[in-house]
Amino acid sequence: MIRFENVTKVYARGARPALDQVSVEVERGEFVFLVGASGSGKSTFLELVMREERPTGGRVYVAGRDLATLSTWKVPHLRRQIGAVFQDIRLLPNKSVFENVAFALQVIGKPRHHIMTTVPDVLDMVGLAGKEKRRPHELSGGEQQRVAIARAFVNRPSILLADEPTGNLDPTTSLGIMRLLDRINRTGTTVVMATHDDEIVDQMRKRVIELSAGEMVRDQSRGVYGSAR
Ligand SMILES: Nc1ncnc2c1ncn2[C@@H]1O[C@H](COP(=O)(O)OP(=O)(O)OP(=O)(O)O)[C@@H](O)[C@H]1O
Repeated sequence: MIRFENVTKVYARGARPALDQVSVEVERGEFVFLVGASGSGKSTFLELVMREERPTGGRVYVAGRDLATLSTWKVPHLRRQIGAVFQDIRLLPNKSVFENVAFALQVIGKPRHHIMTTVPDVLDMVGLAGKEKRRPHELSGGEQQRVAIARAFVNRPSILLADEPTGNLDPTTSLGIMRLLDRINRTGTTVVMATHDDEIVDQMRKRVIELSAGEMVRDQSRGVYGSAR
């Protein structure tokens, strides 16, 4: 589903690489934690998958496509297959929960009847049934993140990328969010989650890929957060 072949990313001439010769493959349906210190290259990794950034060297393949040869007009099609969730939740503040999720379908031209049946289903799945009419400020942080996940998943993408989705949440709320991402993963969606949350990584025991100063230093199945353990 995602393949990096000797991928290097250098942002500024002369700067040290944000990613340095990274080769890794993520299979369809996997759940992967991307860990590493601040600045180790995790967000860069995710941006390359979405083709928000392009590599300086090497090749990135996503859903069978070589992103180097993907024409610009096909990038929106690629991004429809990728849901993204961030630490800063980025909801539309003046729209309701329902409208925030519906908007993701409207912008890709889905018909109204599809939206009216799909949005309630996904809100139910993320545990927000009954809260459709609320505005983001009327929700807790965990509930807001559930809206963001619903929005990312409503289009049933093959890949869900999450950049520190539990970064601002307390441990109990974070665990709820993780259970939800796990459920989404079990529907067949490939999940790649960048995180600093050691408790979550240690509890979930999924594949762990560790970056250090842009280099991949560990790839461990049923892994833990810290390499020393
Ligand atoms: N747009 C950019 N322009 C220049 N340098 C950048 C850019 N984005 C990231 N970098 C640099 O690339 C390196 C990797 O950054 P990246 O954001 O990928 O790390 P990260 O592991 O996601 O960090 P964090 O955990 O703090 O989010 C850092 O040295 C960073 O300063």
